[in-house]
Amino acid sequence: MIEAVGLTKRYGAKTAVYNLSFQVRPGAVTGFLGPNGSGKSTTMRMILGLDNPTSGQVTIGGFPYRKLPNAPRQVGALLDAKAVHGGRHARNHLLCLAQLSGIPARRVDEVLGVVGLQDVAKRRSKGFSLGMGQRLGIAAALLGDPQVLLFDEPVNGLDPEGILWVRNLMKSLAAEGRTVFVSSHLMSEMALTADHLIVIGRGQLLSDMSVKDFISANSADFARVRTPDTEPQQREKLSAALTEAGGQVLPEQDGALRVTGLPLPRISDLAHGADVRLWELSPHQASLEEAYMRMTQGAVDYRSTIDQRSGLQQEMPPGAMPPPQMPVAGQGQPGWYAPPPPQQGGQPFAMPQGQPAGPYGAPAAPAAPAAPGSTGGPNPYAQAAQPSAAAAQPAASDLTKPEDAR
Ligand SMILES: Nc1ncnc2c1ncn2[C@@H]1O[C@H](COP(=O)(O)OP(=O)(O)OP(=O)(O)O)[C@@H](O)[C@H]1O
Repeated sequence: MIEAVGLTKRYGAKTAVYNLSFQVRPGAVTGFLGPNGSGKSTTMRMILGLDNPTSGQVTIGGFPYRKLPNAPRQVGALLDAKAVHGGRHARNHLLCLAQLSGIPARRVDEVLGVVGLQDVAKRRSKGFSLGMGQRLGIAAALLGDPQVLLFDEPVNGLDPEGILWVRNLMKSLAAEGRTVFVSSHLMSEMALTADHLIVIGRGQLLSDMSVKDFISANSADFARVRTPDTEPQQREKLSAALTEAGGQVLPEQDGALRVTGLPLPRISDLAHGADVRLWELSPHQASLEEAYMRMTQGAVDYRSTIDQRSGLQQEMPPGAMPPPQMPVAGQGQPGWYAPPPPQQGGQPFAMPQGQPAGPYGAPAAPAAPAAPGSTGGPNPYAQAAQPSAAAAQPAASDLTKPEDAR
């Protein structure tokens, strides 16, 4: 297990990580998420003893990395796939690492096979594509057959087949009881790979919970209900019955109703009781990407001046009443981000593209919980969020380039 307690790192005036406390448990893939510059790599470097905390501590199996007996056999990491002597053959690179850690040479050939680089083992790594470099970095992490693995952006540069391979590798390592801690900006991939999430923003803990709970806590689940298009009075009747029963009802652009605050079986019973036929009754749960954007939007350092997240806030249709701000059990949090109503003939739940901001102001990002016994000094982030820098950054989901097989 990895355990951080009150971890803080300052570089001069810059606080990269502040009072971070979390545990990464064995037997699960734990995703490590946060916007650019939020302190993920700094945290990983401190876990691996490559940087000293300014205050607080982080241990692996109860020991700081540098005090771990035979650390390379216990902990494997991919931090920067480019940190390789490019003039060396891939196999020689791994062989050097193995010799330094007392790992037998046959293990080098094993891991080359595991990552699929056996055919290019005698090629110099400076000729490797981004994806091949990532595979070599993963091979190095696996070399000591460690119980604890850290991967910083392991799918960066991998093609879809490579991404699938990494996903299955992470899951199987965790299924073997290992501790797997992995950072990524690819939310769709994290949703498929991780069991648990640790989310940071501006160096502080924003969330530490299962993927399922994270999505549920940071998005509004809702039901779509559709009555026969030919009978508008049925829609009105149902809308009245649902509202009377405590639901919040919004019209969708395609004529359906978006209902929050009532579970699906109750909606079905109310429709039956009102003698209204249904053409559709479907649940919608937000994606991890939607929930993540919702949670971190107050903790982003770098944002394009043309930010599509201005469209993430749901726009209320004319005349519709805003839902009350009380969370409803099992229904997410009303008023939090939910996808916009579908466009006519379009993908019902596609992400919005550059829509105008809705009439509701986006709620501020949840305050980071203050860790008891904090030793990190005054909170440098107590001020309101800085205005976004105008620097355009690549979209989070665009960070993977296709692997070029050279
Ligand atoms: N050696 C250093 N000296 C000064 N500042 C640093 C140093 N290393 C990191 N920082 C700063 O600390 C902050 C956190 O950086 P870090 O690389 O840990 O973020 P990250 O979450 O890994 O970002 P990304 O997702 O872009 O990789 C950034 O503002 C960064 O500029």
